[in-house]
Amino acid sequence: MNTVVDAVRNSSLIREHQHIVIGLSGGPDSMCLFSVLKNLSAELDLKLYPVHVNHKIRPGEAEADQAFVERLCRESGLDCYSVEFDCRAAAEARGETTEETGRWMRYEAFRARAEALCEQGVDRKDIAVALAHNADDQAETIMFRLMRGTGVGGLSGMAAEREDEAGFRIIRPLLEIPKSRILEYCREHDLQPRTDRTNASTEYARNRIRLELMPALRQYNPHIREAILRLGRSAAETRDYLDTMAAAYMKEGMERRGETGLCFRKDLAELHPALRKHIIGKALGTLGLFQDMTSAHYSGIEAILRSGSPSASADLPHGYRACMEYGRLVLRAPSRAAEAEPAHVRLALTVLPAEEADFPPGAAVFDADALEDAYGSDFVTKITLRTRGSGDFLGIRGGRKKIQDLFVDEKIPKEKRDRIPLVAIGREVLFIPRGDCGPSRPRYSANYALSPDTKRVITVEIIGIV
Ligand SMILES: Nc1ncnc2c1ncn2[C@@H]1O[C@H](COP(=O)(O)OP(=O)(O)OP(=O)(O)O)[C@@H](O)[C@H]1O
Repeated sequence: MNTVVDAVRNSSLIREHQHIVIGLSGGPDSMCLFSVLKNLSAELDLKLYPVHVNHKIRPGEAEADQAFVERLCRESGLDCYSVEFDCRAAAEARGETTEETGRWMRYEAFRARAEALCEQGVDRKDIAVALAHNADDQAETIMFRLMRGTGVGGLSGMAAEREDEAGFRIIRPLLEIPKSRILEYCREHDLQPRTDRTNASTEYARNRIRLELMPALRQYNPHIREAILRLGRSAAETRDYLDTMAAAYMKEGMERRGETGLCFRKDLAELHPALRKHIIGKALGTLGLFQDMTSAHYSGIEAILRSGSPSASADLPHGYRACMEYGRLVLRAPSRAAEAEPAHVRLALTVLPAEEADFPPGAAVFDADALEDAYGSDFVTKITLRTRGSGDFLGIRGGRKKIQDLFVDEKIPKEKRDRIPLVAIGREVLFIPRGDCGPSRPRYSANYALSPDTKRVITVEIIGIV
């Protein structure tokens, strides 16, 4: 009785008549998976398509690995799809680690092979991409995420099965199987896998977890791997439950607001915090912000929800802002002008009691209550960063000045006028920073200037303007 083959057969990940693209590095895990799938292929009518990626990181050895895998495939009567690329150069060019570049490059190669099958007429849903991650990899992944900082989703570890963006199933049939069992299988079947020297290098964070942290933790609990995997399974259940609840809420309780972002129902603040945070996380995912969110961003959103104040707002990644509009949380997209500016230019607004306000250099400050009187309690949400428009004016002592006239007086060339960032509320300009193409000195609206009676101050900062 072969426990590894049985475990894979019983895992429900391998379906009959499937076309399986397999990532075959030549190491013990993928050699074991390849052997197991070959064993099952007649019984389950599987078609296998091995893919090997040569990352060119270990000159000589990498070529030997590639030749080994290609020979093995030939001997098995299968074509090997080999991809060679200079991982180190690509990582440098992209400012990534070689691990990151290697990972997405591999996924690209697997997907390219799967797409080629589709072009040959294979139905997309009959194709799976099989990776050979094992139970030890899973425990290390959970520890890695735990240390980096994560939530219930990250603690769940890698999914045994998921669909990628192109609609292919990614499966990990060995995910429940310990490394020791895989090595045993390789010995029993005389597979003679290749060894990757870089696996022993503590230069890589993942290797340090495997070689240093896990052995240290085993001294506290010899069954630490199982304990971590149980935590992962339990987190996955909690995540699945929250996913279901969040999906139901988002159908009814959240609206897309054209290009301006997302708006939630008023009852969001009353939900259990665990569900609320999950919903907000999912919503941020739909805006493409999830990856760049930090715990400070989440705390900012929670704080404005708690305050309920229309003047409260919190910065989010990529120039998005969270604010309250009529008791509803709104995640607002950056204004068009801000989008037209380099990506790092964004508006930061802070409302604080006068005695707590600070005055960062280059920022503008106004009397928040005076603005509220003029534009209503949700005045903060109306403030935008944009370029000029017709009818724009700046409040000056004793009247108003057209922005058009101001630019003429300043002798700003016509071709530059549409590139000057302005902070405005409606047609009224509050602040024009000094800048390369802007006026020689900053301009501030005189209508909301601070006075000895100012109780609340709004600080307006354009981050990223030099
Ligand atoms: N050079 C390679 N060529 C083809 N497939 C590979 C190669 N390296 C890894 N794989 C496949 O990817 C699986 C995972 O490998 P590895 O743990 O090195 O990658 P990873 O994607 O960086 O994983 P992690 O998610 O743990 O960071 C392997 O089991 C194998 O199936």
